[in-house]
Amino acid sequence: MVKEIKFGRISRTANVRMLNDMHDVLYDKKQMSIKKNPELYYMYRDLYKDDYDFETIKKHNLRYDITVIPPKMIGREYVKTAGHCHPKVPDTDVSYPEVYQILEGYATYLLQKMEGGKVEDVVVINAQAGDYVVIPPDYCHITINTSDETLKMANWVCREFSSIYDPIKQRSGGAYYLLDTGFIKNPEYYKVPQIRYLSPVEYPKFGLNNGQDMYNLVTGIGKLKFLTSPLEYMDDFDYIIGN
Ligand SMILES: O=P(O)(O)OC[C@H]1O[C@](O)(CO)[C@@H](O)[C@@H]1O
Repeated sequence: MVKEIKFGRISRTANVRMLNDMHDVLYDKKQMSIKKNPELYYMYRDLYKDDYDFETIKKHNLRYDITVIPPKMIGREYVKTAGHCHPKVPDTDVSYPEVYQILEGYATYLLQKMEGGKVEDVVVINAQAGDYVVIPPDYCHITINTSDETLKMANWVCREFSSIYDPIKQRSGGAYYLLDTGFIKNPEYYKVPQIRYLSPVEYPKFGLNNGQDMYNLVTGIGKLKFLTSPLEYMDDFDYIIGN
């Protein structure tokens, strides 16, 4: 797999997530005893096409990343990201949101809202090239590639925080695993709601329309304020997540 991408005038080498990095979150941990440690996915963080864009992106406290996930089965489970949550925005009780766009291939997003260790809501969104998926505040999330094509996805997110992995790691993964036979509940969770299936969104107020390349929001970056000041947009997030 090519670990370097060219983006505008910038070349970037990937951070690679390996099978060994995923030990705690896999359905079938026996896969870890296999001596090989294959590469699972490639993260190209903090991309920009030129210095002018970078200044704009930085000024608005944002970051644009691309993630590439080739197809793979890990035992009976489809390849997935490790899964993470976001911290609360300082001086508020809501965590940072995020927005993804599929650039190539197909993705299944599993979103779970956690409150004091309890899962209150589980949402699954199936998406394909051009689609946008908004991760509202307080939803931890995992991306799964169930197709036989390489998934390439982009995200915009606030650049001021680091993701939190422990809530998913400590429970051996998300509330559900996606296996060749479909979703099954993760027994490490005590009570888990049934999955709600939602569709990807078009949301012009956030600049998410017509499947347009989300990177181009760099020229209308004010639309992405929902990522850094989510408290001002709670009604929009409720609408998007169907509450
Ligand atoms: O393995 P992780 O940290 O969950 O990341 C998967 C992708 O999600 C992001 O962290 C954005 O949420 C990307 O930077 C990364 O490529």
